[in-house]
Amino acid sequence: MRIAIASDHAATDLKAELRDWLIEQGHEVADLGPEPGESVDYPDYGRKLADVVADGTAERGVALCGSGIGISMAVNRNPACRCALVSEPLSAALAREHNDANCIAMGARLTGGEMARACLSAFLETEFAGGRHQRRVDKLAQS
Ligand SMILES: O=C(CO)[C@H](O)[C@H](O)[C@H](O)COP(=O)(O)O
Repeated sequence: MRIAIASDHAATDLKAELRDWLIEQGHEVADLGPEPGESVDYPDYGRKLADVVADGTAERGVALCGSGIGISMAVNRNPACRCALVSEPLSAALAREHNDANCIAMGARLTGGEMARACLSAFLETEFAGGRHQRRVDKLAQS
């Protein structure tokens, strides 16, 4: 799968860990930055991530910041993105099954690497259920 990943300065270590792990799993990964060391603003990187998901360059987006809150808000400013902030795998699976989420957000200061990988696995492996959920997702696009 084509996956883009972006963070702010609070999550560059987790970003590198998840990027390398995704590549090991056979995914094509675009790391949109930032490099470690610079203090950056999550809206800038959330926008970059949203842009490549919205134009189809990436099929899925992974958004990381200290809490995951700010960057998830930034990604969700783009109407083509449905970004779910999660901290455990059931929510990650439900975000796909019920919400057809195309982006996942996590907080590097709150969620460790092992849990983040479990969330990401659930997010990537779960299919959208469609049916009644499709109607609701369609309404999100209209609001
Ligand atoms: O956006 C956030 C909170 O909603 C993220 O956690 C940021 O990473 C955090 O605000 C960055 O804080 P810092 O004190 O500038 O490192």
